[in-house]
Amino acid sequence: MSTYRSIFKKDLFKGQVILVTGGGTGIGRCIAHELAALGATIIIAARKSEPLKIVQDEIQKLGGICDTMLLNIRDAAMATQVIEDIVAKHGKLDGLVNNAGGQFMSPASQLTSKGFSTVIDLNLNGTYNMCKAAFDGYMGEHGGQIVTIVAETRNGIPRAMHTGAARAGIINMTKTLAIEWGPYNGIRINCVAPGLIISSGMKNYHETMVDLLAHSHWMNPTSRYGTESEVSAAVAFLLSPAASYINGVNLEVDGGSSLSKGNPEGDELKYNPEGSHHPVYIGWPEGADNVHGIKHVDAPVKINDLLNNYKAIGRSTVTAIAACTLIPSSLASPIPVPVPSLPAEFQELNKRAGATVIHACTVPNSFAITFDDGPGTFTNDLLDYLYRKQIKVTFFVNGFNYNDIKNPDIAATVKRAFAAGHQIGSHTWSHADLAASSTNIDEEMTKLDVALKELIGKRPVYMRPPYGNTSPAALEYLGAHGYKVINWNVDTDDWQHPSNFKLNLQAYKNALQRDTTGKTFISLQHDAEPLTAQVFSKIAIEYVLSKGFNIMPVGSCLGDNDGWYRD
Ligand SMILES: CCCCCCCCC/C=C/C(=O)SCCNC(=O)CCNC(=O)[C@H](O)C(C)(C)COP(=O)(O)OP(=O)(O)OC[C@H]1O[C@@H](n2cnc3c(N)ncnc32)[C@H](O)[C@@H]1OP(=O)(O)O
Ligand SMILES: NC(=O)C1=CN([C@@H]2O[C@H](COP(=O)(O)OP(=O)(O)OC[C@H]3O[C@@H](n4cnc5c(N)ncnc54)[C@H](OP(=O)(O)O)[C@@H]3O)[C@@H](O)[C@H]2O)C=CC1
Repeated sequence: MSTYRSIFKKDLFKGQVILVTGGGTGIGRCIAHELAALGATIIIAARKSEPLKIVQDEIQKLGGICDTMLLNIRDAAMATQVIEDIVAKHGKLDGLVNNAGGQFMSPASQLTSKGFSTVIDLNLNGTYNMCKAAFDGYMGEHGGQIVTIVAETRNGIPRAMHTGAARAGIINMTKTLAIEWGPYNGIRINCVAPGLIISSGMKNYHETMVDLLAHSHWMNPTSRYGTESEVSAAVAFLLSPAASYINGVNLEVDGGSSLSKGNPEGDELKYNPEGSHHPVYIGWPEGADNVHGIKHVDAPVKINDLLNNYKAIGRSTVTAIAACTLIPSSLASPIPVPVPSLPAEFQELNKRAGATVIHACTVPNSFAITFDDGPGTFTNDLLDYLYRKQIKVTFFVNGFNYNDIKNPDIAATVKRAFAAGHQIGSHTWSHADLAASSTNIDEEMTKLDVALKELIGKRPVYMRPPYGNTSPAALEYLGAHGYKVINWNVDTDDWQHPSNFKLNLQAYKNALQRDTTGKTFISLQHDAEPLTAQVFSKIAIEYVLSKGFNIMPVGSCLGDNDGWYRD
């Protein structure tokens, strides 16, 4: 197995002894791997022995040197003892990476004094304990490098005031220590402040918080989570001689989110414009599986796989992270994905004319409500509501986008929608842009058809091209393969304002407050958006009904009640 693929010079830390606290999981584990791959003797220390042993085993198998020690950084005596043990056993301590830390989420108004003290104690006092022990036990006499992982705190941390205060305290402590300890044989002490990083740490949070964090991508110019490797690379740099004149800084590794003045409803700041490219760095070699089930793979091409494995942890809402991490379509799987071969009955390749794009209905007074990108985590709530109202709509589903259609819960939602009489249409396997020359249209359509055939026993005739994009070649393919291509004439843009349904509703108002004589409508929203599934679509439906329109699936609004599927 190849070792961690650091971008730094091999042997950069050869002969050095470096302690990484919290090195048995997530970011700390990644740092331990990278520094070991660069030649350091790594000591990883934390409260639980099992993750430490697993990571030690991983590093040793890759040819690195790794020792483990039990440590609670909140315990000053234990911190002192660990440093003493390292110096006794390994002869020195060149580097200390204070990575251990964390918090729980809570609005400040609901924090108890004990909860506040716990998080301050863990992060601020714990980091102080480690710095003091390292200084007293070795570095004061011999020098050394210290890097502390804090968190991006520039504008405070809503719902984590305690950690924001602790980390800000560490950043300031670091500046003072840089001044006071710099003269001691060139001790350098710096911080690295990660923004949101896809790591094991996310497992500490309730699913609603993970969803909330996932929906904060609008704050970030890169519109994605960072990787552990991107944090680790900053740590390696600050520990290295390349940073020998850098002391007392806090290096933000956050994609620029701390600078953001983004507004989720603002039009002028559209982060991640369609097709933009935000390169990702992942140093993990292929096959280096993480103890948490996250498989770190070659970046950027297989970030889909990484998220798939993250989902395998079993928390369905973690899939929402995909919304942040996957958006750059240019990153999606250049590595060819094997397409299941088509059953014989699918292979009706009798040439038909190129498809035309449909934007409105033909049945008078009809209003087709369509949902894209699902099923989402809350699509079942929407289905409950639609059942109560006895209204049928169209779901243009993906195979792997926000969710994986092979996930049993998601598969059950598709089956439920189909059984309830809603129309299931195709929105391609991975939400690929069919107008892009790099997209394999046949693979995108066929892979989802095969999955839907397995689930509902039929393949859809109706499809919606992602982003509404088509090209002459795409229309030729879709027409030749018997698909009906449906776009819309009411676009709610709900994905742009996921927390403000009033803005979404404006699109309906713009359409229906004017003279609607002789007009019909097809509206677009996304059931993968929690607010749309749970709140907005209900308000929209009530509004459409109040205007006297008949709501129906797209097929019906085109006068087609039995041509929605083929076998
Ligand atoms: C847009 C948004 C941007 C939000 C931006 C978010 C920040 C940036 C993202 C950061 C991501 C990460 O850091 S990811 C890394 C996350 N990893 C970690 O947090 C790992 C380390 N965490 C921990 O060890 C624990 O969570 C922590 C509570 C901090 C310490 O655990 P302890 O066992 O020492 O403490 P406990 O005994 O459990 O709890 C002590 C007290 O703390 C309080 N307490 C503990 N858990 C609590 C909880 N869930 N809710 C309320 N209060 C709680 C109670 O008062 C407890 O007392 P009793 O009532 O008497 O029990
Ligand atoms: N992931 C993210 O988005 C961000 C993470 N961070 C910070 O990065 C660091 C690593 O986080 P991440 O890898 O994501 O999360 P993890 O929860 O996986 O890492 C936290 C690590 O700290 C160790 N730890 C916690 N408390 C103590 C303690 N009292 N003494 C010794 N070790 C302790 C844990 O091990 P054990 O439980 O065995 O002690 C664990 O290995 C943390 O400081 C985190 O707050 C900051 C900003 C964003």
